[in-house]
Amino acid sequence: MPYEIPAIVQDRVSPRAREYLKKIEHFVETECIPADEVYEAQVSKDPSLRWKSYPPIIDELKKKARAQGLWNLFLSKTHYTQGAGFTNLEYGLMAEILGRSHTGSEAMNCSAPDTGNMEVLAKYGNDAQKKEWLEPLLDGKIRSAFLMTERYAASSDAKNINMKMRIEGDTIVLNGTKWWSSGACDPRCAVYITMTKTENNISTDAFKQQSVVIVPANTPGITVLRPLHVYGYDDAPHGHAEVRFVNVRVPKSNLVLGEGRGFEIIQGRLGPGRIHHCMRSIGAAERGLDYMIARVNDPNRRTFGKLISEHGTIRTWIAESRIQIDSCRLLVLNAADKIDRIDAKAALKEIAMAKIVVPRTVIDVLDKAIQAHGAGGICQDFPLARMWAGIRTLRIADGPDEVHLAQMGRNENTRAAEIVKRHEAQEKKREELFRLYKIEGRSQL
Ligand SMILES: Cc1cc2nc3c(=O)[nH]c(=O)nc-3n(C[C@H](O)[C@H](O)[C@H](O)COP(=O)(O)OP(=O)(O)OC[C@H]3O[C@@H](n4cnc5c(N)ncnc54)[C@H](O)[C@@H]3O)c2cc1C
Repeated sequence: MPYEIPAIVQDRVSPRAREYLKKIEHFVETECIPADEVYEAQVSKDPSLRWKSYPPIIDELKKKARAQGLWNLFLSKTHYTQGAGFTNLEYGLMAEILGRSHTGSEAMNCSAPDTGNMEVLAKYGNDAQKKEWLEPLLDGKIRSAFLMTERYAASSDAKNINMKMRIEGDTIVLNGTKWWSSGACDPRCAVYITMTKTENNISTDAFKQQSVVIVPANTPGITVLRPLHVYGYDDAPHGHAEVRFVNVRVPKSNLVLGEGRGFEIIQGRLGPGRIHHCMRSIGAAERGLDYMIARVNDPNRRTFGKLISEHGTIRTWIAESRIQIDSCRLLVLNAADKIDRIDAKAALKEIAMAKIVVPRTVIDVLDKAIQAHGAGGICQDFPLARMWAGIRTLRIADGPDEVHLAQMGRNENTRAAEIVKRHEAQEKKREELFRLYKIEGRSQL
């Protein structure tokens, strides 16, 4: 069934984006999904090569995708000039289709963390930084990592980030340990966008003590200590690295935007990226639902005299999954639309809602799909367990749910004074109406 654009955003999707959606869907369904298992099989099993090579099929996919113009679709035309010319909303629809496949995003140079890093460089980098790092990233020649989280700091509060940055003349010296640096194990990863804490000129403003520095991955003093596992998956060749910096020296010109501007940059970085994660997750949920429907209708797997799909509980799971997926999609597209119409800062609430609701909901859809497969759903014969593991991490990655909920709760709570005032005015009016119509007694609001 071809991808159906939700009715409420029909008039916000250009004819060109519609054309691309068709092309992307065709490419993902006919090239990427069949290549997913080949990719897995081509990841080297030899421990000495596992992090030194990458599956050759990805280069073939990239070549084919690029030849069809399916490249750098993510940089929205509302805020950038370097992308393929789509809005965040249009790319959101595309990201959903990419999310059906493990290789889809990378094939079209749209995978995290490169997308967020390219946004940082495009938005905040100077001309020299763009030339040196943005151009090869846009070209898909190198990959990158984003190094913020630290092993020894509770990093959901970014004020705790503690990698020491000392400026000595024209040089920046960095010391500290990062972890969960996604992509830093990949042999193609050439650059780290690194969040640091300044040692000179410390501002009294806690939000002006951090800086973002561009660090070439091959700088002396850097050691990739180990890949971390996600529920047992090492996600090779991409990986999530623990990285140690000992007296790492880079030119001062590698500072992005300026000393103490780190918060500004990371806040600008995370908005659209969260939308991309959400939409890819929805694509994974759709794939999970497809798997569930196919499995429960398998005529060879009847139980108690019926197809599994003929049991009422299973029909309910299918219906619930459809409702969950479709409602999540609307939430994310609403956030994407607000980013397009204003910017990511204005859409903070909508982005946070999507970031909280979508992974939880998609986990639930995938869990039902796994359950409907019986023991098969848990094992490597289906992509469901792996998808579940990946999406479960989104409740922590880019900031845990609790932090977003705390912020949303705090903002929502600021409405208290206005609500009380409005209620008092309504009560006053109600009392007047009671007197006018001579109604006895009064009900409490
Ligand atoms: C698969 C994966 C990929 C990742 N990729 C990257 C990457 O590429 N680059 C990078 O820099 N980081 C990355 N991360 C790290 C991620 O961003 C951090 O793990 C996250 O920000 C939380 O930081 P922390 O682990 O230090 O948790 P902590 O800060 O120690 O928090 C622990 C827990 O405390 C609770 N908590 C915290 N604050 C509050 C609050 N206000 N109210 C209630 N409870 C609270 C939450 O339950 C939270 O999970 C990745 C993580 C995963 C799992």
